[in-house]
Amino acid sequence: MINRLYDTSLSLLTDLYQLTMAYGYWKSGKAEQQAVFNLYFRKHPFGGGFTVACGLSSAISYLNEYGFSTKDIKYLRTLTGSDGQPLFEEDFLEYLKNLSFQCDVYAVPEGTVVFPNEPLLRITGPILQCQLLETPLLNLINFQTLIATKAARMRLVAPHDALLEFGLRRAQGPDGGMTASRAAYIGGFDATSNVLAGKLYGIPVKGTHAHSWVMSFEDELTAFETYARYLPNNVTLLVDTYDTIKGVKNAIVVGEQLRARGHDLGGIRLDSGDLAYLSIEARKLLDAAGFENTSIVASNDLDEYIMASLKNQGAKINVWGVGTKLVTAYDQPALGGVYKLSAFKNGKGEWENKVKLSEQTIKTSTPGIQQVRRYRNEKGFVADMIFDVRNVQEPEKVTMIDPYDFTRHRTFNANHAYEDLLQPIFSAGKQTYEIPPIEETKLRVQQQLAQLHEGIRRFVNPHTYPVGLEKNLFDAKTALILKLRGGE
Ligand SMILES: Nc1ncnc2c1ncn2[C@@H]1O[C@H](COP(=O)(O)OP(=O)(O)OP(=O)(O)O)[C@@H](O)[C@H]1O
Ligand SMILES: O=P(O)(O)OC[C@H]1O[C@H](OP(=O)(O)OP(=O)(O)O)[C@H](O)[C@@H]1O
Ligand SMILES: O=C(O)c1cccnc1
Ligand SMILES: [Mg+2]
Repeated sequence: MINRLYDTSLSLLTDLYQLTMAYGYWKSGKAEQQAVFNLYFRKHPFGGGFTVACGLSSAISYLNEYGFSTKDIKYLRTLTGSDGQPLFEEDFLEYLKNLSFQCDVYAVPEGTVVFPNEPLLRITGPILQCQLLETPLLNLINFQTLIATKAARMRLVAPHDALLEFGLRRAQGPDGGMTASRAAYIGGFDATSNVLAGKLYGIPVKGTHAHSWVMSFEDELTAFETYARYLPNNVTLLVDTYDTIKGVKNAIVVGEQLRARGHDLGGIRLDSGDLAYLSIEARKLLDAAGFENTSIVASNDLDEYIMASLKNQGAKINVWGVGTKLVTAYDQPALGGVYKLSAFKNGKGEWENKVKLSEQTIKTSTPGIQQVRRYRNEKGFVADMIFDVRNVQEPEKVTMIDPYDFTRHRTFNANHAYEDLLQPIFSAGKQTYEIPPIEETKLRVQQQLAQLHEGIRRFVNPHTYPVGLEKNLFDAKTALILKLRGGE
């Protein structure tokens, strides 16, 4: 998408420090030493109990096009250090010019519910390549995951209603708008007002009309009649420009005219005032006039909390138009996803585990080549276990340790059903994964949410879904921390 907006390759869509480190790796002969990085987050957004993974399709497109163009190299040649001399040697620029993506990538499919500290994506390959990809992979996955999660929360509040995404005008620029429309659809919205998203992603497009339409006529009734005359099969009338109750009555007059001509009044839209009270009054008027099937659309700075409150108040809204607070993730505008080195092959060709220490033990990264095993029973998901693919206990008896409290264990045996979440996406730089159709991904979100205990889905103080470290991985991590702290 943004390729076309800026008419450039996107390999420079990274932080400068990735390139200076890449240069350093190359100079020190380490550029092609194999590394493993994991992309994960530490805390659910919005104080919630779950997160919906999204953005992998964009990451796949990005990686498929990875490579430095002649123009990219030309630009890099102009960068200088504090002495005014070029930052990068010509031979390095030549190396970049010839670079082709060679990594293995594993990732959790889009639409999967995920939890703190679990890798959403794991990349293995030459450290120089993995390093350069830190910034774009986080950029692509953090935002879409955030918006898909926000949308899923709104869907939970209104499981049987229509949800329309109206955010483009308030989105964080064109790409923010486009990716938010896609992620909102995956997260549970039914349609978008964003026509380009409709065209590019195959998302249904829907809409009503604005106040300006009404204001451009002498009176509201004429505005409604004119709209209904020209678009008789797309009539949702915005009734709050002057007086909402009078607006509903005018809409009913137009509804009757539409019926006389073999059409119907699709809906009315409320965009200000007390949406509970007004929707209840509008419903009464519409029903009394025989318009039981006419929808009541509400919009105006909605979010999942206002939607839940309106539901509690008995509001008669069956279509929700949500913009600003969805596409900007208003109450938490960023997901804090990170990308950390977890293993590095030494000169002898042996993997060495790596961790980043932290004052807070929970922030200390997890080493190894990680995979996530999700256990389930007939009621749904039970727990997730992060393990190292090279060293996992036999399924007959697997012990998982709570990283927040190592005295808490859980044991699984061969009777426990499970699936491993990280799927192969790229092998030696070649895509091996087929991106599912967007409808399948959207459905997956709802299927996944249905597997979560109700307490995990609630907004206020949700239950924490159990995520642990497999015992061998826990022991390896502990031993490495002790060694690095000099406690061995
Ligand atoms: N019954 C209700 N319960 C809780 N929140 C509501 C209810 N009705 C509307 N809201 C929300 O309250 C906020 C009202 O915003 P605001 O104070 O700007 O009023 P307004 O109706 O938009 O005013 P204006 O007529 O100036 O457009 C919106 O976020 C709206 O979604
Ligand atoms: O409120 P949001 O969730 O962002 O949904 C989109 C809003 O955009 C439109 O009006 P706009 O906000 O442009 O003008 P208005 O508030 O004056 O109606 C529309 O009428 C909605 O209110
Ligand atoms: O179609 C609508 O009603 C609409 C579209 C964008 C923003 N607000 C409303
Ligand atoms: Mg507004």
